[in-house]
Amino acid sequence: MNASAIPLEPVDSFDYVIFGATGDLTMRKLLPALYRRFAEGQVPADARIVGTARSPLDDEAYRERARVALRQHLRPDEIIDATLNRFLRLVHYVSLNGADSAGNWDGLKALLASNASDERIRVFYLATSPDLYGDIARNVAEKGLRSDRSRIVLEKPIGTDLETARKVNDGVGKHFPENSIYRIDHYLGKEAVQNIIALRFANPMLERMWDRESIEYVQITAAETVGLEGRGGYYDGSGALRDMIQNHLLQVLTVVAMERPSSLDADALRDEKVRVLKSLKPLDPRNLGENVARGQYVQGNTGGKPVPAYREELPGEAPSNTETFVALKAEIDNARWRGVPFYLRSGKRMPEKLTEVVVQFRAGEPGLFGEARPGSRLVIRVQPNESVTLPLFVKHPGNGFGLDEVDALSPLGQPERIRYRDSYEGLMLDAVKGSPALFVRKDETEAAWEWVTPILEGWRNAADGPDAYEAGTWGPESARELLRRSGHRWVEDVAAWA
Ligand SMILES: NC(=O)C1=CN([C@@H]2O[C@H](COP(=O)(O)OP(=O)(O)OC[C@H]3O[C@@H](n4cnc5c(N)ncnc54)[C@H](OP(=O)(O)O)[C@@H]3O)[C@@H](O)[C@H]2O)C=CC1
Ligand SMILES: O=C1O[C@H](COP(=O)(O)O)[C@@H](O)[C@H](O)[C@H]1O
Repeated sequence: MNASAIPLEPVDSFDYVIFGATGDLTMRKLLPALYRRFAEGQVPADARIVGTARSPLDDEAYRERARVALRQHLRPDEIIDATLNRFLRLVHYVSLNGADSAGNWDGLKALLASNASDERIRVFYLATSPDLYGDIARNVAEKGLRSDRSRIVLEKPIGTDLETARKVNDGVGKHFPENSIYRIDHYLGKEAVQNIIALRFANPMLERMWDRESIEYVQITAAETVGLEGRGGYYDGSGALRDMIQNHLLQVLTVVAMERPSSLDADALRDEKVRVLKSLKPLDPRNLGENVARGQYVQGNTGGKPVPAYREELPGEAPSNTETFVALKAEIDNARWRGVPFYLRSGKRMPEKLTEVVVQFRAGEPGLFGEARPGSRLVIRVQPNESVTLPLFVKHPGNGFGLDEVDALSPLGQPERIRYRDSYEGLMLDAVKGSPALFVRKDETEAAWEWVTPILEGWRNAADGPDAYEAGTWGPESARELLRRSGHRWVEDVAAWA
């Protein structure tokens, strides 16, 4: 990352109250995000960051934990001792069981009251297990901590299926109006995902070609090389479908597929995104094999190192049917997209860390240059090395009409113009600013769960489990078969056979 060339406007004074402040997410993502924005001058000097969790710590002990975590998770060149010390002076801690109305709410209230004004923004960030969200929201409201300028941020996962998602949403919704509830999906915070909106709607050429007439299929891949990373307890109860597809990949799909919104306002964008989710053709739980493949990694190699099987990484000896890989074919049943497959896949222990959207345009007519030219393939690389490439055929220099393929457009941004920031930075500050455009609305979450729930149901009733794939490969054969049936191939297979 480069030093930013785009100055960030300071936001209004705020108190950021984090529930789950001793947890992994806070230490690895939330505190580093706030530190970076403080170092860039966006966080005012009188802001406060109030950590809460049950662990009995005082301000100093918590600041020390935060200091260690920041040193561990920031790059060395980001840490300036004087800045770090000034930042830590903004940090406080209240030991509190957020789910218990008899907890130390007076302590939190007294701290917040010590610098209260009608203007001051309060953000309550819930980074605990989601089954506590309803209770925490109730306590915050009933203890009189909610102000007119309060928002509540909810970490994923919002539930584990449609029913539990509704429970979480309704539990929080009883105490906070929907326009103050900010559901985080950190993929929406990624610069390259937001750029899809610009790419589609600021380029009339692409906008006119963005439909079933011109596009043959779309592939959206989020591949990771990592395995469980010590999160086995959570992941084994979740799996790739809930962990990545229901939220991140479906969100990317909505941005790729939505109609032109009437404005860039939060609700205009989210209205269009939810329309896409509601137009997804329902899958039949009794016949999932047609559209869905799932896998679980066995021993193999990633990054040149041997890695154990998923079951060996899990604590305990119990067998597990949890999928670490999913590939599926989604169809959007509307006039723009009818008949165009959207292939989504995500997996752990893949050959590389890569998130990418591939838009395959239809092949041309045969004749002038021999056989029909293959359709162009627009590749939007979300991470790493964000870029957009659109290869074009041009004439090979010299006599005759031989063709060369050249990249017409790349990379996405000039590094000196844009500093790609961790997605949590922008999203956490958007919550302060009261900008919900990049957060997920209740109906979006529920529509996504509605579409995904039949897959969970089908798997629950299936006689077989996930297919095995070797760690360090692109998933099981069934994922390739899924595309082969429609005469398509995953992008790496096309590259390998070209
Ligand atoms: N870690 C990650 O990378 C990601 C995590 N998430 C989600 O974020 C949430 C937190 O994850 P993570 O940080 O990994 O989890 P951890 O288990 O590391 O942390 C949980 C936190 O919640 C606190 N806590 C538990 N019960 C209570 C309670 N009753 N009242 C107040 N605080 C409580 C714990 O502290 P104490 O025991 O002291 O109370 C701890 O600070 C989860 O929903 C997770 O799925 C989402 C995306 C990524
Ligand atoms: O939400 C999650 O995302 C990460 C992947 O995020 P990325 O920004 O690194 O692509 C994933 O590892 C984790 O399992 C999941 O909970």
